[in-house]
Amino acid sequence: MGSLRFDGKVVIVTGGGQGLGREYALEFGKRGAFVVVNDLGSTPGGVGKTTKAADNVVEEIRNLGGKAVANYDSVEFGEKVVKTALENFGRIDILINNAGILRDRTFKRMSEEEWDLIQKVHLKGAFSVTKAVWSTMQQQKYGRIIMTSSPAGIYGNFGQTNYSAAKMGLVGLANTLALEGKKYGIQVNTIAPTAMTRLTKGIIPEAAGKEMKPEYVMPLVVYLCHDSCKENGGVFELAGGHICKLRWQRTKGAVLRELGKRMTPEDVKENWDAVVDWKETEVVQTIGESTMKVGEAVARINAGDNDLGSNHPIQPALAKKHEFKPYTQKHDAFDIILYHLGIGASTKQQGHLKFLFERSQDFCVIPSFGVIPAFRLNEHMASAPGLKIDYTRILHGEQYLELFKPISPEATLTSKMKISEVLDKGSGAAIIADVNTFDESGEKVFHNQFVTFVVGYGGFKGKRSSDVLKVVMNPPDRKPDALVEERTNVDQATLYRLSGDHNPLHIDPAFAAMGGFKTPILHGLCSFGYATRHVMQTYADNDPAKIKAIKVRFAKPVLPGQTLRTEMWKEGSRVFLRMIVVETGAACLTGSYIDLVDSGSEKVQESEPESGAKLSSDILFEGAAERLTPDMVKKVGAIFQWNITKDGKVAKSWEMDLMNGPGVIRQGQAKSPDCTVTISDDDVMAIFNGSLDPQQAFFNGKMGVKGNIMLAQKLDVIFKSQAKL
Ligand SMILES: CCCCCCC[C@@H](O)CC(=O)SCCNC(=O)CCNC(=O)[C@H](O)C(C)(C)COP(=O)(O)OP(=O)(O)OC[C@H]1O[C@@H](n2cnc3c(N)ncnc32)[C@H](O)[C@@H]1OP(=O)(O)O
Repeated sequence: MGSLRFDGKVVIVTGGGQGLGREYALEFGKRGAFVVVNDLGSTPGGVGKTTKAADNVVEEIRNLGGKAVANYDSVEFGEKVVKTALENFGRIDILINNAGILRDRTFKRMSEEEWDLIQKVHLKGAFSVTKAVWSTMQQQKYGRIIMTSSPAGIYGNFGQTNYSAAKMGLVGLANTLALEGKKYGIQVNTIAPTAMTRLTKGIIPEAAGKEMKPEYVMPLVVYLCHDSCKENGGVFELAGGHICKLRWQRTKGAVLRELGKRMTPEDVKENWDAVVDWKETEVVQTIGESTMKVGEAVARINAGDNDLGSNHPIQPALAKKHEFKPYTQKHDAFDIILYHLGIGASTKQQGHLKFLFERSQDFCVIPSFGVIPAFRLNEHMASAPGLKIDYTRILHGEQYLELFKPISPEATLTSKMKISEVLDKGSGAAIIADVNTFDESGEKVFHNQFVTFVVGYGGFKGKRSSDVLKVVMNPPDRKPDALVEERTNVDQATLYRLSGDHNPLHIDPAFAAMGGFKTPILHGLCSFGYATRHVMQTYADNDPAKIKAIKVRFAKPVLPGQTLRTEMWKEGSRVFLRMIVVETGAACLTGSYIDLVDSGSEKVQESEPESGAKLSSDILFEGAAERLTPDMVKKVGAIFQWNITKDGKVAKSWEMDLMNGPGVIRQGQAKSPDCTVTISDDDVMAIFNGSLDPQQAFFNGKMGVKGNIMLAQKLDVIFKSQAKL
């Protein structure tokens, strides 16, 4: 690397007779420059005048074989300094504004004169000499200018208000000169050095001063003034051999104005933490960038998206911006079985083997499992900035799951999450997180929308509702069409948590107490699984492929061991549902629904049996709204009454006493035989003619009765047969 030469270049060094200035002047002289050594020859306090200081340095330069002239004018008279350079060397390439004095006093004791003197020498002096070189440099389309600031200006220094102000003034002067000079090839940079010189003697401790020689400052100044250096508008702090560049950095701040509302000092107070929060910062380098930021703020105000309330632990804008890493989870048949057990599947229930035995021919996944691979990502939700929440306040608020493909019992699935919105619900914050899950081929398998309710975290002046939210829907205004009741196990939550939701709220009494619960509560997604199963067995032949989407709201907590009653209303392909905690009568799932694929269960009711007889069924609900349980059967002797009607009138009627009928009624059947009756024309005729016992037909499978049974002691199933009787 060649040495940095300055042959033929003309340099003015103000205050060049001592300290840093002398160091620069000698070095430029050694490197071939013509040097104007300006020095008034006063004391560090600016008293007196002598030519000696400048003359000595000029002589030193000449002795080294360089060219130099002295100038003894005060920098206040910049033109005189510059005249010396032009008269002797005909041009000016480099100006080092270095001259300076001190008049330190605490502000209280500082006189106006002391203030003015410091401004005059440092700020006005630099202005004056720079002004005098400026047009020459512009004309020659070349120039290098150094301003000498100080850490005292940048950070402040006790007893130096006058000096600090002037030194920071120089930064401002250089910032604008750098912009104005750029197109003329004039580069203006600022240094903020600390060095042991005449000026700082007695201020910098002796020991430290030894490590802060002017010779450690000089190299930066020389480099900044070289042709090869392209730096312009930089501010550099340096001392003792260390050099660094400074820049402005600002907090992200907050937008506190609301459209159509008066911005108040109270708004500022309330949002102060956000205004001064350094966690997120911005570097703004030009006034243009700064103006652009104002434009962005105004655009946000007009869009109704401000940061009011942003000292609140919930900051929707921040949270929504966060990018979560995708999460990959592998599952196999045993994970599926564990999940099914967690949502109450049991070998004691008819048709559940396909959910619990991996070698069943029709082994399959209950669609509500779709929440599992996505849940772990949702658990990381609170890692997003803008969601500083206490975990004991978190409750699952709502859940939406939409299926695009059947879930394979063995798969590696990757989920991607974003926070779509955070709603201010007053009593809490509802965080909406959308998670899309893809299989190995990149196809979307399902979409989840988690709504996490953070109790006590409302009031951040956010939106109350959002279009992105899958809304809850009330059921029709009539008695439920069907219901299923099932008791959960006292260890249901203990079992369910093994599928991935390890929230202590569901097992640890101490943690539950912190959230305000007497005992641990059941996972919302466990009730979600129960509801899915109930709808599947009632309206979808227990066939996972018939489930398209599930939406629930968790309205009240459930305790493990409580009995869940799912009430259902079918409207087209939508099954509205509500879940009641039987022991308390409280609705734990409200506004919920499950969408079936292609009106699947509708077909079951309306489809033509193979024989061609068209059958439909009604359930007449009588008596107390209690479910027909084996216990009840034992107690009252439940009687099924089967009526075959002709032309709207009962043509024939049979009763089937479940207690005494052929065979022992199985629990699954007692709980939910389907009211859709499939029976061939011939069998209808046979029953009608008395040659086939309906009980026999039922038990030998000739008469298929599946689906819902209403909660009644006495159940009438009316066959509206179109068979010709
Ligand atoms: C980071 C990790 C993420 C982990 C995610 C989840 C982890 C899981 O382990 C946690 C669980 O499973 S918890 C168990 C399941 N959930 C529950 O038990 C919650 C039951 N619900 C409640 O207690 C109340 O509804 C309650 C407390 C939620 C709200 O009751 P209130 O405060 O009384 O509200 P209310 O006055 O009725 O209504 C105020 C506004 O809020 C809306 N809202 C009510 N319930 C909501 C709910 N469940 N979800 C979403 N929004 C709900 C209301 O509609 C109302 O808003 P608006 O006036 O705009 O309609």
